[in-house]
Order: sequence, then structure tokens, then C-alpha cells
Amino acid sequence: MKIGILSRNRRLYSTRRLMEAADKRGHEVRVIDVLKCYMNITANDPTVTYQHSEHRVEALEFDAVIPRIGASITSYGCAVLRQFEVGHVYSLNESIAITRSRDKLRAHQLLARRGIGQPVTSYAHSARATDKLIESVGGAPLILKLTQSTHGNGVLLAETKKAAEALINAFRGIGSDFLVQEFIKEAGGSDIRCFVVGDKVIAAMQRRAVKGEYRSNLHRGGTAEVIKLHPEERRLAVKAARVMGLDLAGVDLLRSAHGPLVIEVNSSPGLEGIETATGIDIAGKIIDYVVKDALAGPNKPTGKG
Ligand SMILES: Nc1ncnc2c1ncn2[C@@H]1O[C@H](COP(=O)(O)OP(=O)(O)OP(=O)(O)O)[C@@H](O)[C@H]1O
Ligand SMILES: [Mg+2]
Ligand SMILES: [Mg+2]
Repeated sequence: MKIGILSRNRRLYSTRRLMEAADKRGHEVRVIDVLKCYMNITANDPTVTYQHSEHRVEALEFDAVIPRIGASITSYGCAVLRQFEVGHVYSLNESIAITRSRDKLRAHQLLARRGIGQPVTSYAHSARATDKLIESVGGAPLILKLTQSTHGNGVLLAETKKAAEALINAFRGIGSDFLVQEFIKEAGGSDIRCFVVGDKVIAAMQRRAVKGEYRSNLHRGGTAEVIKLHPEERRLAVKAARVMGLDLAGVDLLRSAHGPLVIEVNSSPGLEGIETATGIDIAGKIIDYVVKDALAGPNKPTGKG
């Protein structure tokens, strides 16, 4: 099979591992930097051309693509991916599903519609609503989250009502889009990353924040270890990925006093942390899934919104 990995950098761990796994299984694999692609949008003869120095590839000839689109290039990356879809090329994750998951507000609303447990989350435009926003999530301490951010960068803990008001005003002042969220204290600075492929959780790890930190992201110095999921957590993670329409997803859960809660669904979850923590050949499992799913036919758009 001819597989394209849509990634900006072939040296990234996840990209390298996917290439290795595809190669090992005898597939022809190529890394395509979406920013070096251009497209011709016509009904009869849509094209995506990848031009890298003197090399030129007619990219719609791929049998399957695996999108690894970074948060900073969501818009152009998804436009290129949509063009593959116009050309009936199978994609592991569809552009619409990636777009849904990138906006945390939209994702929370879609998950809520399907009854998926999440921390109480509020959103408002008007400065007059600040008191109500704070009250609705149970007051301080509370979490403020930029709607489009990653690696824990846009996640802030406001320990007091005064701090929450100051942060909300600051975010409003610079025109940032943010959510206010109930702080799940009992998670104790840990979260669970569930790695979903198709309709299965193929691996899970618990990430623990360093002392004095509330964010467990490995990029923030957190540590990871294997964890055995409860069946309820497994079902929740698979359902969350389904609702977003993602065939590959990193679903983050918090263990709260009232059961597991989904905090986010990532469409390009990294492989390094989870492969290192669990010793599972995640890249191999992804390639096996892609081949099986692509052979079964073109994408069927899933989910709404
Ligand atoms: N409501 C909450 N209560 C307690 N801790 C939280 C809450 N929301 C987030 N956290 C902590 O902050 C971390 C980062 O939050 P989140 O996963 O939403 O952001 P992210 O920047 O998209 O992360 P990623 O790099 O996993 O994509 C979580 O892993 C968790 O440890
Ligand atoms: Mg995220
Ligand atoms: Mg996360």
C-alpha cells in the first residue's frame, strides 16, 4: 500500500515510528509536509501536489494518509487533508473530526450532547457574566483554559476568586478565547491518557505532575506509568473518540469523586510517551488498522457538528 504521513518533520519520534512500522510491513511510505503542498480545487480533476526542492509528488495517488497536523497549522493542514478527501483518498482521521477536537469548547459541547461526563465547564462573552461564570463551576479554585492550546500551556489554576477575576479580565483584555472549568482536585495532579485506535483502547498510561504542579503533561515534567483501566473508563474513552469521529485519538480522563471525566480528545496524540511507558508497539497497531480500514472502503463521515 502507498501510505502518506502528513507531518512537518520526518525526525519527530511519532513520524519516525510510523514510517518504520509501515516500512517493516512492506508498504511504500512517504512523509509529506502539508505546508509544501498546493492544490487545485476542481470538481473533475482535484489535485494535491507536494513540491519539495526538485521532487514533485502527485499526492492523490496515495492509498491512505495518516494526518499528524500540528496545532499551529490546523487551518491549512485541514484544508490540504480535505483536498485528499475530495480526491477520495482514505484518511485515518478526517479533517472535520480534527477540526472538532481542536476547539475545546466545541468538543465539550459535542461530548455533552452525547451525555459524556466532563468537569463542569462554562463559557461567556460578556464581562458582566464573570461572577456567574465563577459561581457556575463551584467557585475558586478553578481552571481557566484557552480553547485552542496544547501541552498544558493554556491551562491555568486560579486558587482564589480574586485571582480568577484577574485572569478572566486579562484573557478578555487580550481577546483570548477561554473556558472556565471546575477544578478536579481529587485527581491530585494526575490524568489518564487513553490511546484509542478504531473502537479499542490499545494502551493507557497515568501521568503524574511534578510536585507543586497541577498539570500532568509530560512536556511539563510529568511522569508516566502503565495503568489498568476500569471497564467504564475504557467505554468512556472509546465513546468520546466516536463522538468526535476520530479513529485515532488520545482521550484524557480525570478520576473524580463522581466517576471518570473526559477533559479532552486529541487527534494527533504523541507516540513517544505512551510507547515508552507501556512498551506496546503503538505505531505497528496504527499501521495495521490503517491498512485494514482503508481496504474496507473510503471514509464514512462520522458524528455531527
Ligand atoms: N478541570 C481540571 N481539573 C484538574 N486538572 C486539570 C483540569 N483540566 C486540566 N487539568 C490538568 O491539566 C493538564 C492539561 O490539560 P488539557 O489536557 O486539557 O490540556 P492540553 O494543553 O490540551 O494538553 P495535551 O498536551 O494533553 O493536549 C491535564 O493533563 C490535567 O493534568
Ligand atoms: Mg490537548
Ligand atoms: Mg491533555
